[in-house]
Amino acid sequence: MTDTNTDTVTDRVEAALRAVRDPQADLSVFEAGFVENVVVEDADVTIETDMTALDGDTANQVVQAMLRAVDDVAGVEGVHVERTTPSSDDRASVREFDHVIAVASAKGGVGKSTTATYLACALAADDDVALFDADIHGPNVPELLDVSGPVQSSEEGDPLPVSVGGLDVMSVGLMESGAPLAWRGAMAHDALDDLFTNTAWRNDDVLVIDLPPGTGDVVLTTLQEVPVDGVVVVTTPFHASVSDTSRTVELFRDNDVPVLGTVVNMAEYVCDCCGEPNDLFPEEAVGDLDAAVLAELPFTHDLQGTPTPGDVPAPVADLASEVDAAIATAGEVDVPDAAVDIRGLAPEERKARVRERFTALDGGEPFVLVSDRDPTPVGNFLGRLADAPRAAFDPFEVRRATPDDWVLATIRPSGE
Ligand SMILES: Nc1ncnc2c1ncn2[C@@H]1O[C@H](COP(=O)(O)OP(=O)(O)OP(=O)(O)O)[C@@H](O)[C@H]1O
Repeated sequence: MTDTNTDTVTDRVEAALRAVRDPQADLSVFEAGFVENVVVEDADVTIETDMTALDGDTANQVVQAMLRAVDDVAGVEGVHVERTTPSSDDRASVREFDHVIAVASAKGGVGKSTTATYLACALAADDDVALFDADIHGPNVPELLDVSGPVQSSEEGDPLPVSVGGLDVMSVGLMESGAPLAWRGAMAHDALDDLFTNTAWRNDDVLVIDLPPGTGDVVLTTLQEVPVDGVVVVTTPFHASVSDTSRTVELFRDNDVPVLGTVVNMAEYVCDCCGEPNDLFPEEAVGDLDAAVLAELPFTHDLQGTPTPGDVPAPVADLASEVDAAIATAGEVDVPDAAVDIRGLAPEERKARVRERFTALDGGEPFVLVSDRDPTPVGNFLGRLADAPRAAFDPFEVRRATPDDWVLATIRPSGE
């Protein structure tokens, strides 16, 4: 009997998983129906799960608990969890978009809806674009585009977006009742989720989502459940707004939401009388931003009217080009030359590649891994290779660089 006997490992893995509970129902993850299959290949374990019944945070907690439980099983060298989520399987309509761009802000009133709406109109010059107003507490998009409800239904009974010059628009503000403004928390999320999931979009190139301000539950859950290519964060150049925005950017990154960059809105005002540009806020604040500046939009009456899809003021057209460029590279990871890239490799090859490159390092040398799975469990494998406890890896940073790529950066422990 050895640890690599797959039957034995499978039994032990299943026993370890039975100890992981559904925090909401006090059932084991098997009884709760979260585990669909456990595959053991050599010493690599894949847990196939369906946690669509759980909210994003609880599902993440359960995944982490399963990873920890299985990671400690004798004979297991690697473990990962494959999740069936609404974002990956059930949202056929949303999945049909080539690109999904969210527009967010740390605070209200900085011009997020203006930016989202003008950006959608700018992108509509070349693409079939949809705009979803998820700003549940202040759905301004209908007003900005001068459209109103009620929303019509398709033959299947799904809400049809309103078409504005070829741009598909859906907003809680288009629903007949005034209820959305009073929605809160889970209720707000469920209502939005229904509208978002069921809308029968006609356009399918680009979807722009106008998020509510801040980083509350609705924002983070929406971003985790929707396959966004990236978020554009809007700020004014005022120093308090810039520092809030930097924290927001960090929070998005911590939650694995790729940040395409920031829009500095109301950057300057050009005097109507003399044509002289004036800064509205002290300029140096922008230097503190922790993300690329995609565009600086002036304070101008041109951005206060009703935008026309496909025909926007020059600064917004420039912003759309920057966003296009950022999206094109958001799907690529900047892999450092020295990194070990195991994306697309079979389990055995992955381990062999990691072992070969890691064991060639001296203590104190950096190790960077690029993977198409969350590489957190690789830490234990590295620990065994270095004959060092997992805690000896400091730093040990895992970053989700794109929805499909993770980067692990650590240093081989010196091992004294
Ligand atoms: N660059 C700009 N030039 C002139 N006016 C602007 C500009 N950006 C925004 N505004 C004006 O500022 C006000 C607030 O803008 P907007 O509604 O887009 O902000 P918001 O961040 O989406 O606000 P909320 O948090 O309330 O949704 C609006 O009256 C809008 O017309």
